Amino acid sequence: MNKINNIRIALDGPAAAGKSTAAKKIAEKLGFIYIDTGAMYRTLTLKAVNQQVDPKNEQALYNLLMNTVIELKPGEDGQLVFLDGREVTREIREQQVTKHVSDVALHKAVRSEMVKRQQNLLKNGGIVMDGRDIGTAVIPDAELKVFMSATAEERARRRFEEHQSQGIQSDLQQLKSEIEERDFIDSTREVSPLTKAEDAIELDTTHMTIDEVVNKVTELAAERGALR
Ligand SMILES: Nc1ncnc2c1ncn2[C@@H]1O[C@H](COP(=O)(O)OP(=O)(O)OP(=O)(O)O)[C@@H](O)[C@H]1O
Ligand SMILES: Nc1ccn([C@@H]2O[C@H](COP(=O)(O)O)[C@@H](O)[C@H]2O)c(=O)n1
Repeated sequence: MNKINNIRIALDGPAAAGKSTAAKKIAEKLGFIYIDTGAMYRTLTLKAVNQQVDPKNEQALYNLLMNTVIELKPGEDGQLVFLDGREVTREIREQQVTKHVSDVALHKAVRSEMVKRQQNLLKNGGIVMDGRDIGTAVIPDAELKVFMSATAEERARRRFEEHQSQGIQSDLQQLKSEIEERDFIDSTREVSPLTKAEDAIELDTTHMTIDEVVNKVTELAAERGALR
C-alpha cells in the first residue's frame, strides 16, 4: 500500500484551547513537522518590546520585522524559537510579550509578511500548523482544518494549572480576563480575524482529555489519507 503522509493540518482556535499541546502530539504520532505560528508573532513582539517600538506603529513594526530573522527548530520537547540567532523559546511566553502580542498581530503589513513566511515552511507537506488564521489565510486549501474551542473558564483553569506546575504565581480571574481580552482583539481585528473556516471541523475540548483530542484529530487525519 502507498504511504501517503503529506497532508496539511490547520489547527486554529482561541487562546489556551490546547492547540499547541495537541499539535505537537499529533505531529509526533504522524511523523509530521509541527509549527506554532503564535511563536512568530510573539518573537516579533519580544523584539518590539526590547527596542521600545510602539505596538500600534504599523510601519515601525513592519520595518522591524523585515530586519528580523525568526527561526523555528524542532527540539527534544517541542519547538525551539530563535530571534536573530538567539534562543527565546521561554522568553516569548512571558507576561510582557503576551500583553502586547495581539496588538502587534493586528496590522496588515505584519500579517502579510508573517503569512508569506509561514507559507514558505509548507513546501513539503506532512505538517501540523497551529494559530488563528491557518485554515482561513495561511493554508486555505488544507486537507484537514480543525477549530479547537473550550469555555473561557476551562481555558483559564488549564493555564492556571500550567503556571502552578511551573511555580509561576497567577490569579485565575486575571488569567481569564487576559484570555478573553486577547480573544476579543484577535477575533475583531480587520485582517484575517480569528474565526472558524467554513470547512473546519469544530472540536469543543472542554470535557476532553489531551489524549482524546489527539486521537480524534489523528482519526480525522487518517480519514484524509495521513498514514504513519
Ligand atoms: N484537553 C485538555 N485537557 C486538559 N488540559 C489541556 C487540554 N489541552 C491542553 N491542555 C493544557 O492547557 C494548557 C494550554 O494549552 P496550549 O498551550 O496547548 O494552548 P494553546 O491553544 O496552544 O494556547 P495559546 O494559543 O495561548 O498558545 C496547557 O497547560 C495544556 O497542557
Ligand atoms: N496565526 C496566528 C497565530 C497567533 N496570532 C497572534 O499571536 C498571539 C499569540 O499566539 P499564541 O498562540 O502563542 O497564544 C495570538 O493571541 C494572536 O494575537 C495570530 O494573530 N495569528
